Amino acid sequence: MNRGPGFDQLPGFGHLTGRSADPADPAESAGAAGSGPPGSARREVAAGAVHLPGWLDLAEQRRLVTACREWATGPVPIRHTRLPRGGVMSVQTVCIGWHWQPYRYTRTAEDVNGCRVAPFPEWLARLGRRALVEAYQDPTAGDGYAPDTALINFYDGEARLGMHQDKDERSDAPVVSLSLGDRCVFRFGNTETRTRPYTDVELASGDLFVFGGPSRFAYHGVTRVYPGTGDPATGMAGGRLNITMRMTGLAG
Ligand SMILES: O=C(O)CCC(=O)C(=O)O
Ligand SMILES: [Fe+2]
Repeated sequence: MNRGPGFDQLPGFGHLTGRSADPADPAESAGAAGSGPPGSARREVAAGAVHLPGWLDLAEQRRLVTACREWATGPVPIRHTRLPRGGVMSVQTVCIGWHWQPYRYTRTAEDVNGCRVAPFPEWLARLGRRALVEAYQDPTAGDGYAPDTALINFYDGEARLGMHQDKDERSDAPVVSLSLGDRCVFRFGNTETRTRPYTDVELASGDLFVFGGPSRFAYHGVTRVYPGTGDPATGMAGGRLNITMRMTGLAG
């Protein structure tokens, strides 16, 4: 059925390295986020598109990896999404809150196993609000932000994500993106075309990238992943995870 293996079977992501992490609640973590590693700095890549390197501390990263591993097992398992014209995405994806399949959101995953996806947890919504406050350096930026879906993508060393817009949401609220594991090249473009002008941004484990406002519907993609560049202390021995939280604007 072209369904990808669960994360447990993926090389490098099958086991937590070191001691196992606590139950997932990064929002409750005491660690001070936002400072990033020495030399890193907040960067506004385009109007409304902000990169905060090293935003998540190691404990938060470990907890998110643990949560992603659980979501990958079900009730709807992670899989390579099938495209309407017969192609299969190289990335593997699992969704929470709402299930995305090209090109709509539903509560149940009719293209996988018909089950309802796992709920979107409140701790993740809180993390999303904190992300907006810190990315936009505005204490009110998270007010009213109620993300209700997240797409969790797993990239092996060969996986790529072509230039696309996140436009199946009926809301123009920002997208909050968190990266874990191997580094990648994230290409952030413009709202008009899949091509130039764009900016290539290297995203590393713990990085936050927010795109909202004039950049909310900009084309973006992942052009390459650098295998073996993640820190096994995150709990990932290989591969890259990306979590994008969104507001669908859907009811029900
Ligand atoms: O993996 C990433 O950094 C981007 C993911 C993305 O664009 C998506 O899931 O729509
Ligand atoms: Fe996207």
